[in-house]
Amino acid sequence: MSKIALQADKLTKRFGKLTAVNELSLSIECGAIYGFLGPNGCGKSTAIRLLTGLLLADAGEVTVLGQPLAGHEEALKSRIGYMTQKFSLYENLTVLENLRFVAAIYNVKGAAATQRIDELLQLYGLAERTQQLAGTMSGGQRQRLALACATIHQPELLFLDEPTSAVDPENRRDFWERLFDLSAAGTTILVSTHYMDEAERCHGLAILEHGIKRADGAPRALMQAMAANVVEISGDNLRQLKQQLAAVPEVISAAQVGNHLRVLVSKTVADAMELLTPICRDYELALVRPSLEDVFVSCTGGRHVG
Ligand SMILES: Nc1ncnc2c1ncn2[C@@H]1O[C@H](COP(=O)(O)OP(=O)(O)OP(=O)(O)O)[C@@H](O)[C@H]1O
Repeated sequence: MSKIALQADKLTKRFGKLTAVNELSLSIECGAIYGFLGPNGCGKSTAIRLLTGLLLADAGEVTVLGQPLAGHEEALKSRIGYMTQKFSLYENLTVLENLRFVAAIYNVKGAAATQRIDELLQLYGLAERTQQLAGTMSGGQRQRLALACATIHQPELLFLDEPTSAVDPENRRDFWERLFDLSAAGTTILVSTHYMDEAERCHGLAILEHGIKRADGAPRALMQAMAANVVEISGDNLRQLKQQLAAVPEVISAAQVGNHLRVLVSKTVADAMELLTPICRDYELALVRPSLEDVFVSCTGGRHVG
């Protein structure tokens, strides 16, 4: 049986009247890349901060690398890496100074520090930029430096909070290749994102909404188990048809994608095509395979897209 790197049981955090994380439970296998997918404000960053021990939970328990997090935060710090949303680089320090500073924080010293820094400079394509100020680097370069800093002490468990929101698609792709390298070497990764294509790359993922976990599983399994059928409708006057469909109680969502409408029909309806055909007489209908975005829309009740 695979070992579990991170486990949470009914983790809850309130800020005044707001419950930012609501009874979140999860279990992540060693070496897996696990995603938090959800819109802004759904509690991804708060959950990550709770799981790293940076924020104290109001209720619930976390087990990190086989140890309870409570009371072991300091000991676990050396086994965890955390890359924050804003990358937390020192803009007025050079690439090398940033790496040396973080090495010192994690107690990586002397020849071991020099060797590790050299290795990371090569690995993340920063060897030519050691004297450049972090504040003057491009988004992709900053991201790579932030990843180098977060992994300087070779953590077993790595938390990445929306690491690709400030970079272009090519850098995102490249970054994910690096994450798979780390995963192949045994690092467990928890990464938050609001991009569907990124979430789809994860081995497992949780869909969060208002601090509540709405779904959890491998992306493919989530697509297969979805509680809705997906129908694509093409023809003229799609905006008007969309209004009509919005009034049908079994229609969870209808959103335009290019020149067709993508319609999610609850599986409480035995035959989605039979339901829609009389409403869409002059249109072409096709039952299609669900995407992760459909899963997201279906388990958040269509409240975030459409
Ligand atoms: N220290 C705090 N005090 C009060 N409210 C907070 C605090 N931290 C977070 N929140 C609130 O908790 C909710 C969840 O925030 P969080 O930053 O975890 O969401 P997120 O999913 O990471 O969003 P984003 O993608 O925008 O970073 C938000 O409504 C936020 O305003």
